[in-house]
Amino acid sequence: MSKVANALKSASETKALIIGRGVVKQTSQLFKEQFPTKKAIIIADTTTYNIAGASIVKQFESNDIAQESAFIYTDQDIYAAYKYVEELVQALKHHDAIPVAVGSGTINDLTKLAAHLTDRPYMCVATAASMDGYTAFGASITADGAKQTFNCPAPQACLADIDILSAAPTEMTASGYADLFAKITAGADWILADALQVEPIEETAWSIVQDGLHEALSDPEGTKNGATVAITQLTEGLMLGGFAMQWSKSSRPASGAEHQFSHLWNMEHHLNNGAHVSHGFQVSIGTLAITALYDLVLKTDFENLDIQKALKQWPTLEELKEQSIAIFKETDFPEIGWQETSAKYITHQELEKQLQTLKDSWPTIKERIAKQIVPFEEAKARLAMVGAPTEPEHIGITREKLKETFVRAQYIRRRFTILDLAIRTGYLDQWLDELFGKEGIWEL
Ligand SMILES: NC(=O)C1=CN([C@@H]2O[C@H](COP(=O)(O)OP(=O)(O)OC[C@H]3O[C@@H](n4cnc5c(N)ncnc54)[C@H](OP(=O)(O)O)[C@@H]3O)[C@@H](O)[C@H]2O)C=CC1
Ligand SMILES: O=C(CO)COP(=O)(O)O
Repeated sequence: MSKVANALKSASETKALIIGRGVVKQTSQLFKEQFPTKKAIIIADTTTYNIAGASIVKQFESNDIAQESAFIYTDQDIYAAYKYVEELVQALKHHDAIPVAVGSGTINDLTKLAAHLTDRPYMCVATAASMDGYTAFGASITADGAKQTFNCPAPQACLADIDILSAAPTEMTASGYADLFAKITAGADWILADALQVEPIEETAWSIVQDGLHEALSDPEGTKNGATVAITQLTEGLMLGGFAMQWSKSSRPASGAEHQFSHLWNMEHHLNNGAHVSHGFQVSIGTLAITALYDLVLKTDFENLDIQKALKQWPTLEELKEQSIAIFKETDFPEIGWQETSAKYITHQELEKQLQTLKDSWPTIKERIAKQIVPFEEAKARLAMVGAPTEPEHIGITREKLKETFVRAQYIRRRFTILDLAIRTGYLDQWLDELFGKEGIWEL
């Protein structure tokens, strides 16, 4: 049985997933099987409506599936923000039709949350292999200034037509490749959290996302050229990432510190020459940044860690409050730093124990991480080959801002990552000096 079929079997929310060439023709059949006697409503934006939405409306008409008028977002600046969820919720409230999201990450997440808020399942027709959220539990939405993951079920049915995905802009496919590549650093963060007894690895979710990962990432050139096999592998890898999140009911299997870089830039309303930067492109730079940090971690001799020195620089809860409020003082999300870091705060005594575990188990931890991480130069070459950005400037991030992001990113999420390790061991400044100092990767 294929990895996707296997993951589907153990999925609690998604009952059907079809991936293949020309499968968009099966949308009405899939809808009828999954939602017999139900009315449908197509959710799209103007672009994705033209790509697939309009043809699905016609297909449903000729297959006698009753429909509400399609809900089409016409705002050119649409993004994953709560106000767009509310707009859809208002529309859905007037009937009980099943939403069929036709689009990529934004449309899927807006529909996922709106369907949940109006107590109904939904279906998704993917239009680009651009990220791994299609089959994921949870919607990543900006609300109250912060990019948050709202708990809500994955689609009951999902369909990805490889012909449509291959024809999507190459930048979108490169985004998807980068989002998938990020599972390497996300996995390393989970290894760290597991080894330091912060958050154990959940074996099933781990295996869903990690087992086929290297195969799915194996052909960046074919992926760039839209080769059917490579796009199919990428799509399957992304769907597996989603299934792992569905299994865990958390984005931990798919999202680590590299994603925190992207989320922070979204929260700071980062634009490149006035334009939004895609999730995957931001994640590409986040992944390279965190890979570079992992390369330094692997060179560090934690067996000789000076625990007492590390403890001296660890703040009290009061000091942390001051720091975490000061760091986002000038932003429209002033509370997040305190909210998230206080949730993962540990006392000096607990930290001492944690650092002792790090020290004692370092050879084993190091071996596990070394096996997981793709070294920086290779990661950069593969991301470049697929057409993803490999320098912060490619997405309008200056080196100064990248350096600052290493410091700020851990404040926005309570999830334990390599950034927390860097702070707790007291190594962050030294590592940043290496990355941004003379002859460093991003010499300032
Ligand atoms: N829930 C989860 O677990 C996850 C959620 N995400 C979220 O997904 C979002 C990013 O999604 P992503 O897919 O990268 O980008 P978007 O869904 O934002 O789409 C970017 C643009 O691509 C256009 N588009 C989509 N399909 C096609 C196509 N086939 N041809 C031409 N244009 C197309 C859309 O056009 P137009 O707007 O013009 O219609 C849109 O402007 C982020 O909010 C991110 O946080 C990411 C990963 C996981
Ligand atoms: O973007 C994601 C995985 O690609 C979802 O994770 P977050 O919970 O970090 O938003």
